[in-house]
Amino acid sequence: MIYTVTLNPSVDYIVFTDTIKLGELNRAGQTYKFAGGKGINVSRVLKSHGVESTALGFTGGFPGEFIKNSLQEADIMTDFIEVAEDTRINIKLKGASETEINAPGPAVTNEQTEQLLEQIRRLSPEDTLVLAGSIPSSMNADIYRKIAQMCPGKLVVDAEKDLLLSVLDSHPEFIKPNKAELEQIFDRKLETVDEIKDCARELIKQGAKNVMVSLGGEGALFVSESLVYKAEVPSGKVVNTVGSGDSTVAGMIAGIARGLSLEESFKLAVASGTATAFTEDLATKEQIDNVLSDIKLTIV
Ligand SMILES: Nc1ncnc2c1ncn2[C@@H]1O[C@H](COP(=O)(O)OP(=O)(O)O)[C@@H](O)[C@H]1O
Ligand SMILES: O=P(O)(O)OC[C@H]1O[C@](O)(COP(=O)(O)O)[C@@H](O)[C@@H]1O
Repeated sequence: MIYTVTLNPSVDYIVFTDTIKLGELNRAGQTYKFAGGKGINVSRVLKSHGVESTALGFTGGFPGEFIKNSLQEADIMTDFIEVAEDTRINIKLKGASETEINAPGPAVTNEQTEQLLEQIRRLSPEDTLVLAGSIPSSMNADIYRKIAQMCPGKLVVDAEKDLLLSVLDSHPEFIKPNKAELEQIFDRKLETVDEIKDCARELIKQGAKNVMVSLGGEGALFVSESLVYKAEVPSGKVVNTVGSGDSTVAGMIAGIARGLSLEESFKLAVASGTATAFTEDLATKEQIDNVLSDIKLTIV
């Protein structure tokens, strides 16, 4: 079984508006509410690929209920731990550019954390664990390291700087920083493919088995110890990139789960990310299939 862990889920409130003027009344056009948070998005896109997973993490209050109901409607298994405070609501403003405001998240007690660790202890070597997203500010920063060390099966991680670095010695199958996150880790601007590749290889030296670097509209790189694939994406109308990175992670896992080659899995990963960027919500299987043949891979 694939388990996704979202320690800090969110309801994503997507607001489309023509203009945003700070300090003034703005009227929204279309608005959407989606169950979000990185692991939850991975579970949702895995489902579109026909791959089952169970979503774990903490949910609370009415946004927590919304998330549980949304996942139940999508026929996705969940085993969330209830917390007293509300799950966060993250604001995604879609004007001429995309602006995001991600909230810190609810308090999680030591007892609730222990309950989650108990769930991780029950995993088997055949299971895959996807650890993704930020942690609520009340949680100890070593939680990712703890979970990673307990994980008996395959591990996939998508998180920022210190959380990501803390799991490398548990040898994740792959990690997925975006370019900005890689720049933050190495504290420098990365201009060329070679520079990105070198940084990815450094993370491999530190323990990651593979590194997938997503580059937004520039596509993505898949870096292993012995090869580097670069994917180029088609141009299209970008509607909402929220969840694109999570869709990329899900596509890769779905490809591996379906027994596809590394190359085909990476293609599916990038198609999943791109198809999500081109739609309001996360991409459907049909939308992913529509862009798949337009993803161009080269060995660099
Ligand atoms: N403007 C875009 N045009 C086409 N594809 C995009 C665009 N933005 C994102 N994507 C797709 O989504 C993937 C993940 O996007 P990225 O922004 O790098 O990740 P994250 O959401 O983690 O920051 C990219 O590798 C690409 O496939
Ligand atoms: O846990 P974080 O880092 O605050 O990120 C949470 C946000 O990221 C998302 O998972 C989207 O992530 P990506 O755009 O990177 O795929 C949203 O659903 C959510 O609001």
